Amino acid sequence: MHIQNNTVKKDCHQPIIAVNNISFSYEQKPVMQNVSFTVKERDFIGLIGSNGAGKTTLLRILVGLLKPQSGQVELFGEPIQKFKQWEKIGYVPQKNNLNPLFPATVKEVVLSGLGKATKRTAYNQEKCHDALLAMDIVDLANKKIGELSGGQQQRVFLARALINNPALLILDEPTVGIDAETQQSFFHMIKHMHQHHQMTFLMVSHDMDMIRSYLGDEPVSQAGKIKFYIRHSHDTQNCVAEDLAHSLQNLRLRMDREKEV
Ligand SMILES: Nc1ncnc2c1ncn2[C@@H]1O[C@H](COP(=O)(O)OP(=O)(O)OP(=O)(O)O)[C@@H](O)[C@H]1O
Repeated sequence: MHIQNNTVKKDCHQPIIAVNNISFSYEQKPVMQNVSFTVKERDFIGLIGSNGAGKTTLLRILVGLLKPQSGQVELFGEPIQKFKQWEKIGYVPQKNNLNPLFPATVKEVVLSGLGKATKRTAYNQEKCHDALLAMDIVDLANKKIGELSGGQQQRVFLARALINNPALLILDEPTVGIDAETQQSFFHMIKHMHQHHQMTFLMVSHDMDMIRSYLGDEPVSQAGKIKFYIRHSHDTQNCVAEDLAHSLQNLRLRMDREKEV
């Protein structure tokens, strides 16, 4: 009889986004052709590219808002057409075209990030408070969102994306319109989440200083006009060591399985 080894650590290098050969055009205007890349669990990926390079288009494809004319996208190992676990993904778009008369309060907008589970339980209220605290907007909790400045609204949408504790956070120029001090604390927070909370990030940014300081000077790859800067959550040495451990464990398991046959 084979005894399942439950002590085997889950491989932390699983692809959670796999893009294979996608091409996209707006009517007759091609934006990307044959783009392929993989995002692995606990990567932090910075997407850099000039205006119009297709960064926002790419993110919109990844969250299912646009459909590529060819190629495949897989999320958490499933074809995007079948993928249903959207609560695993937090997405903050570049612009929220908010109607100033939109009646919801900041708290309600942040709670709506929980999707169906927006009931006012003490637990959800606490999660909401934590997200508001993280973005330093506790004092705005009961204000109408339409009455806030652009930068304040952006913080609210970031808090909304964080409340679900997503496995993957997709951010499209998240700090545009936010003052320098809040930008600093925001980057500090996402770096911390990346290193200690096992969160994976895909972030479009024009902030080369932030990208370089955290993800290094050179892009790891390029697709069309979009450059990918990448850092895994543990440093390379540990990563290699873990890789080795994983592959040896997998080898052991495979050998055990072969013995059974
Ligand atoms: N809805 C649309 N209809 C037609 N063309 C579009 C549409 N949205 C974007 N485009 C065009 O597609 C190209 C890529 O746009 P996209 O917004 O993806 O670029 P980007 O890299 O995010 O740019 P930026 O850095 O300015 O945000 C641009 O040339 C843009 O004009």
